[in-house]
Amino acid sequence: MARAFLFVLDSFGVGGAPDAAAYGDEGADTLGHIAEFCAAGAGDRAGLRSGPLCLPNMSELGLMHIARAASGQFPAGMSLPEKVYGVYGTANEISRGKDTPSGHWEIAGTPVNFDWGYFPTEGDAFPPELIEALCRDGDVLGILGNCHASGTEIIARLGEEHIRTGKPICYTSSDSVFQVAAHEAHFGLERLLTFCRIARGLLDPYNIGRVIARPFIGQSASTFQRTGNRRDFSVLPPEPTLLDRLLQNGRHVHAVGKIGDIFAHQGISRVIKATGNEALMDASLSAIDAANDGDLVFTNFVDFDMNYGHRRDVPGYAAALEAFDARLPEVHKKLKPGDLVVLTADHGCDPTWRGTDHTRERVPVIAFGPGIRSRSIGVRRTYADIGESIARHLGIPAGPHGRSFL
Ligand SMILES: O=P(O)(O)O[C@H]1O[C@H](CO)[C@@H](O)[C@H]1O
Ligand SMILES: [Mn+2]
Ligand SMILES: [Mn+2]
Repeated sequence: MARAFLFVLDSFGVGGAPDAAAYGDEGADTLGHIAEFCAAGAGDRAGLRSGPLCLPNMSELGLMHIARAASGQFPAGMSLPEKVYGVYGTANEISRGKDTPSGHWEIAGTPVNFDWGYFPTEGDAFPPELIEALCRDGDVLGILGNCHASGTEIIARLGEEHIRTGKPICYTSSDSVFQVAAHEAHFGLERLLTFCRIARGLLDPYNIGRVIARPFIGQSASTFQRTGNRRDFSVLPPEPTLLDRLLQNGRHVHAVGKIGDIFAHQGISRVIKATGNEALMDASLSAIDAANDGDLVFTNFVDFDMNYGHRRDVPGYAAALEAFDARLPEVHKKLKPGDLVVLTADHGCDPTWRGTDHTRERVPVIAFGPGIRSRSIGVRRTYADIGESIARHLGIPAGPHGRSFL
């Protein structure tokens, strides 16, 4: 029996990327800075958490040693485990973008070796001919936004005008994204999704990686809230990924959370949607029960990035890490001989960093399961080594990128 469970902690970087300076991210370190802030008392929030960052289960799987290998030091204030029993290392990203699709596709053995299109940071973000086509084909009188923005900030600023005028809020970020925020009731969720599908078609010539629907509810700036009905419309990965290769070999890929959207629904046998890290863990545990010999369960834990990294919320990020860590024993209990669990991340999003965007960082690579011998696998050249290790574990032919560490 060989099965694999791949969990991506979205944005959980460990610093130390050799090319970070090229992204203005030299020194960014998601884990290291959260630990530092927590150790200094700056990670406390009444009713949520307090004190040094406490991740006993991931520490026993090698997280402290990963941090030191990636960025040169153990995270501040965290205790070292007596014994490490995981396979542990860190990986560099060779894809040029520090975005979610690039990170996930590279993890799945397919690095992105071309540049995405991006929108300008100064002046209007979107070209007038694009807006004209969007209004015509999308049947709206105009758009709001037309700039780089943080998603929560822009709905607070423009949400009321959106309700009044019916114009969707269109914005972007330092990622290759075109995001559309609209009210679920006033504009309508289905209408928003249709508008995003139309936008997806219009944005292909601009080489934009994703169109993202960001529905929200509430009646005023202070009560607007985004809902779990977010949808990502991605372009297809540039080459077949591990997921396609598994399907070609008669295996099943159980995609939990955003994974289906991130891979444009290619190479996916079953989509299991869930909102929030706790529900994503519940869904992953059920998917483990349902997985057959040779299958992959692939989950994206999005809260780290969306709710805490981009929001530059250190206590929130720390609490989410502690909650995830606390559920790992439930994963352990599910494991059968031949099972492999991999924990990793797709990029960084240091909540202490300037701005609200992702940060170029190395990611942790942790692998464990019955019969997996504990050892260090050092610094991997590419995230693709993760996909290749899973390919080898599941017994399918090797792909063209990356090398198995198993
Ligand atoms: O600020 P919000 O809307 O959460 O946007 C963030 O979410 C996008 C997709 O993950 C990123 O490109 C980033 O800009
Ligand atoms: Mn991501
Ligand atoms: Mn993000």
